Amino acid sequence: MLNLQHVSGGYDDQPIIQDLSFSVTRGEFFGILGPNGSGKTTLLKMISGLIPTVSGSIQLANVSIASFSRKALARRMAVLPQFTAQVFSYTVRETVALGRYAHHQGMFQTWTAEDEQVLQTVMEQTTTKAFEHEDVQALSGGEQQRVFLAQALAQQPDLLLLDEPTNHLDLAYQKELLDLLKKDVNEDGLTVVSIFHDLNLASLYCDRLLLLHEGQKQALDTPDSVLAEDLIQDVYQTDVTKHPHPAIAKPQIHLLPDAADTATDTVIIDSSFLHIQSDHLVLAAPAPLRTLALGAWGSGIGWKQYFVNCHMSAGHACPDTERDMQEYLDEYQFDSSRTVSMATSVQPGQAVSVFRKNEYISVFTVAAASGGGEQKSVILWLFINGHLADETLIQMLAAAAEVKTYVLQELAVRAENGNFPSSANTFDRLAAAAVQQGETLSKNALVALEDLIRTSVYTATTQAIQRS
Ligand SMILES: Nc1ncnc2c1ncn2[C@@H]1O[C@H](COP(=O)(O)OP(=O)(O)OP(=O)(O)O)[C@@H](O)[C@H]1O
Repeated sequence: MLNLQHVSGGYDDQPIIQDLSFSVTRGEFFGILGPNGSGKTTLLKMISGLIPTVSGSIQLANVSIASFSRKALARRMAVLPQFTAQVFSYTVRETVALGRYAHHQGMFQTWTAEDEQVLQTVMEQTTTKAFEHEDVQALSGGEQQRVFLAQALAQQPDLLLLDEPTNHLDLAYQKELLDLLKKDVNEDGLTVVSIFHDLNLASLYCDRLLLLHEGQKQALDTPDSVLAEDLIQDVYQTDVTKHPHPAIAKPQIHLLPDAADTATDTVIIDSSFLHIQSDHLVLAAPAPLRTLALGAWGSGIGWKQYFVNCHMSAGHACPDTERDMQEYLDEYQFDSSRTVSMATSVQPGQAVSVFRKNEYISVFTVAAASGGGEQKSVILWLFINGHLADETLIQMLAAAAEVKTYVLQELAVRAENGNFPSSANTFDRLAAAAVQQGETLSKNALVALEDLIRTSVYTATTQAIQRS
């Protein structure tokens, strides 16, 4: 559809784009990224024929764009620039109708039924029909953006060029506009080439991304390859982290502010943060901790500040434990979004805590087990006073679970059905949390951490089961 070969060009004697080659296929959603001044808008202007190339060629469907007349080009290609100013006062309907000009034969061709049908469709698609008769200049920036998109769509182009299309749009309209474009790409074979400043939106919607740096191609590939931490840090000169989107297989880039919203003093989690009451066991950290929890409310990976085990007598009939837990958290003013909570028959007073440290790091472990019968319910919390990657947190929780099962075997604790070991009902009330301060751990420190966790969990779990 679009083919650039060794394209260079810019303004007067200032070359901005340098020796750029790439192709965009029909029905592709193609994103252009790059820092301020990297040449994104200049490139778009060259593709749309506003700025001539100094060298190289730009072809649309195998024909040089320089050989199209303005009107013929407008039938194939529409442009939504970054700032669209209108000098004269036009209504929304008149503004959108201008998009049909490319399809008219002469200056005074009458408005056809097809023109009207296209106009109505694009106004509905862009949710601009409601202010059809209003003056465009009286609309908000986001509303104007949608009107000019409607005008571009009214051209019925094969190729749509967009310069930051979501610039003025609120969250809902950003999604609506990009969903609409994606639908046109998927269903009608529209080709979209769009500049994005928002890397995460580009990742969600684009098939491929071109990353520009000082007018040159720095990368051109799928979002997953282009949005690599090192590459983005290098080009944008700022600290970022890359994470998978929680719901779909697309990468997301997160900024790392210098002044993170966490406690400024170094936090060491130890017994001073543990509160043992008759009906609950609580660890209240001074700041949210990176947490992996299993089998509790607040399970999964997140940032948690409060770890609560609520005592529930054995055999307690509870028709709606979730509601009871919420009421309980409300009563004690624990923010449920920052809490890992569990309801077990464990007696809080029998909890065992162990603080251990080595030359690299310290770990505070809390274990408690329910009494009575052979069926044990064990809870196990690990607080790691260091900076861990999520996969290390998972590795440490797995090591802790393994040691706990070993202890259950060693103490010959059996499940109700007599099977061995009794892990079926105990495996799932675990939490590991890291304070995320200091440097990420070295390889040696990780080995030492796992040792520390294994010995701490062994001691704490053995004592907790014996106490119960
Ligand atoms: N009309 C112009 N005349 C001369 N130089 C220009 C003109 N427009 C832009 N430039 C220069 O070209 C370079 C690239 O600008 P361009 O607008 O293409 O960057 P961009 O990547 O789109 O930036 P932004 O993210 O800030 O929109 C900049 O150094 C800019 O100063």
